[in-house]
Amino acid sequence: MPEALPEPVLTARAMREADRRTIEELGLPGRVLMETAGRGAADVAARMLGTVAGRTVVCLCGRGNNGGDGFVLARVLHARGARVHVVTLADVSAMSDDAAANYRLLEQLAAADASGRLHLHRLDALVGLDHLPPADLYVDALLGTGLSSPLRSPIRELVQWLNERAAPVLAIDIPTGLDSDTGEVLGAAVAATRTVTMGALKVGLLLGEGPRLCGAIDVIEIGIPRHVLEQVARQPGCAWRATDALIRQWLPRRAHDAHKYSAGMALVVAGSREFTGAPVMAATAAARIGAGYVLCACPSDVRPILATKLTEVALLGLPETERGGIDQEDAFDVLDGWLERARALLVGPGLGRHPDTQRFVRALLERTQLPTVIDADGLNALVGFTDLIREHAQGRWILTPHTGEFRRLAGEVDLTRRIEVVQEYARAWGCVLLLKGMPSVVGWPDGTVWINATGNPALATAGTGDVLAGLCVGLVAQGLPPAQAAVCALHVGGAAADRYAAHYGTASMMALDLLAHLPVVLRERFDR
Ligand SMILES: NC(=O)C1=CN([C@@H]2O[C@H](COP(=O)(O)OP(=O)(O)OC[C@H]3O[C@@H](n4cnc5c(N)ncnc54)[C@H](O)[C@@H]3O)[C@@H](O)[C@H]2O)[C@@H](O)CC1
Ligand SMILES: Nc1ncnc2c1ncn2[C@@H]1O[C@H](COP(=O)(O)OP(=O)(O)O)[C@@H](O)[C@H]1O
Ligand SMILES: [K+]
Repeated sequence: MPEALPEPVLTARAMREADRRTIEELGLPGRVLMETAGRGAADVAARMLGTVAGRTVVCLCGRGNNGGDGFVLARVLHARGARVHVVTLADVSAMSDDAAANYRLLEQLAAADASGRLHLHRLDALVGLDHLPPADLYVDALLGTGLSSPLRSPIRELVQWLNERAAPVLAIDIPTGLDSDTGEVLGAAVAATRTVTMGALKVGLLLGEGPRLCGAIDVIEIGIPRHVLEQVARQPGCAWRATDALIRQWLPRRAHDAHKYSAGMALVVAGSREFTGAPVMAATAAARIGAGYVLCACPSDVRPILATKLTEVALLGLPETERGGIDQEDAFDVLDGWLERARALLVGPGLGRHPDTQRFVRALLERTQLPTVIDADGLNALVGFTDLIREHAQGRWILTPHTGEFRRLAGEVDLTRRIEVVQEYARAWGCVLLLKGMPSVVGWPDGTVWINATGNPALATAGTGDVLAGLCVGLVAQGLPPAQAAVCALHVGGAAADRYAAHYGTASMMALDLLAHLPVVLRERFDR
């Protein structure tokens, strides 16, 4: 089976280092990289146009190498018959060497070409924009990874002008004004129909405003070797994105001679008087993703309620203190045998925050060696006890906080640097840290970080976190290491949400709908 490869997601610094090493160590000239980048971008532009001959393209080009990519694209589309208007803000003397060389090529062409299909416009401030003909496609080659501060004039006004055009916009490498490391808008930013990015995905395309501003993304392979990309991807702030092929490779397969125990037993400790839905969603998700035997342990007086809602999931009642929390010692009498037989544990959904219950949760986590998913009120029981994570996680735990739960655990953190933050805490706590959000991000204890590739706003509905926790424990119960289980659960859960949204939109989904769509998604997309 060919080794499926994850996609590197790089910071501007890592990308520049990859460029530099390819040019200086491998000896591939920057000019060749730019030619390849520009030609790749021209192919994307041609696909957007449908036909090229006779169509009008307006290219806005900056003075750096992003502009250089734009000059190459302009030359290629002109060669294929388009009517091309190239707009520059800087004099050629202020351009980078590779950009200037490509600009001079265009000057030669414009002088030699009698067809009148190539026009170079040197823009002073914004005078002259109105003389441009309406275009079938606009190309944003103003700024790329070189953006270093909020947009200055006249680029800022040019971006606003561009956003008022009716025709589609193709952004080169990254929409101008978008910070390629954080996805923040620096002053103003291009709202692109499509973004063609060079060499590898940039972090800023996937975080913050990136998904909204970059439209569909094409990654152009421009000659930077995979091993160089993999090496620079180890720099802080960089991440990976899973592909369907990789997830297909990781997902467990049910053995032909499986029985319900060998297919993996998941023990879910969840539920309380206040929350009788969370355990249902979590336990059902564990069974639906393929665990052979799911057991749900809940406070005794909740058990009759869950029994009416769960059929395939077996139930265990946990004794309670007279104060209403779970009684630690008596609970272990009930649980110990099952903790020996289960292959994975999930603690938290809907457990509530009763002090007795929180003491029980901490004791349980110290007591078991099982790979464990800790979600919701399981996480709340660890607030102020993060030393317990450091001592016991040992790479066997998956923590699945949303932003609020994470802030309660870790204190005030700057989540505009969510990649670095997740990297830092996963490493410090020695656990798999799945920080939910848009997008969700998974940190491994070794510092590897994953950005989720699937999912959509349909997931913004109560209970999807419980389902996600159930998917995690269901995969671990089938033998998948916690690190891969967290990435797979996110990818597959998001894929189910994507299939739902494709059929029914993003407003009507409820958490259990995810599980209704999971079997088809497992079959169609993941060959299970
Ligand atoms: N080495 C190469 O030949 C390659 C370069 N590539 C392209 O080159 C780009 C990076 O090129 P550069 O490093 O030259 O940087 P850019 O072309 O992104 O822009 C840098 C220029 O913009 C100016 N600038 C920065 N912040 C500004 C602001 N807030 N307002 C106005 N002007 C601002 C800077 O003074 C600098 O001169 C990538 O995005 C990519 O498109 C890729 O094609 C890979 C190959
Ligand atoms: N707009 C969105 N786009 C993609 N995923 C989202 C969005 N909003 C929420 N999610 C996902 O939905 C889940 C919500 O989890 P959580 O907040 O714990 O919900 P609950 O606690 O109600 O189950 C997370 O996996 C989160 O990443
Ligand atoms: K750009």
